Amino acid sequence: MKALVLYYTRTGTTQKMAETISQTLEQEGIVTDLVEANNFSVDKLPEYQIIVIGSPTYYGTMAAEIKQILDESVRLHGKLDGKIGGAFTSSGNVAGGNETTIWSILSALLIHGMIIKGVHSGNHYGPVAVDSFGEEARRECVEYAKELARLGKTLIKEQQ
Ligand SMILES: Cc1cc2nc3c(=O)[nH]c(=O)nc-3n(C[C@H](O)[C@H](O)[C@H](O)COP(=O)(O)O)c2cc1C
Repeated sequence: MKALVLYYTRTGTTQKMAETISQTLEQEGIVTDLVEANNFSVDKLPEYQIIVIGSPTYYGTMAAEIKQILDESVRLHGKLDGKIGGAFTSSGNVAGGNETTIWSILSALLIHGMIIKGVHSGNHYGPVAVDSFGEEARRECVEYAKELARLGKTLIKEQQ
């Protein structure tokens, strides 16, 4: 089982989230590639069983660099079905559109037929860092990655 943590960042906060999620997945025994959006080729997506995507919140939605990858992923439509997906974001404001940003990413992953894990405590749709990468955001990223790893070990095993 292999995981991808794909992210875009301008000022580093989303990158810190991505690094924490990636490190935690590795600690959970899952080989993980951490890749910045500009260095990613969409054709690699089918290699991964867990795909986690992070973007800064830009006007209440994902950054164009992430949207471009998701739009290009149409040529893989049907090939990502049954994989595990997740999303995270960083925003300037508490209610600055971080939830809609995560939803915009998750919506694309759901349309691909992917399986999404919700979060019963904390931020329910995925980790959010407001303003900077603080202790709460770090904890959320760690817990989220552990949940995805747990789900991966259960579901992907059943699929094989
Ligand atoms: C073009 C642009 C649009 C933004 N739009 C929003 C927004 O709608 N809501 C918000 O809370 N923050 C907004 N921000 C702030 C970023 O989401 C925030 O600074 C984020 O932490 C940046 O992530 P990064 O450090 O990974 O680049 C915007 C920033 C930029 C540059």
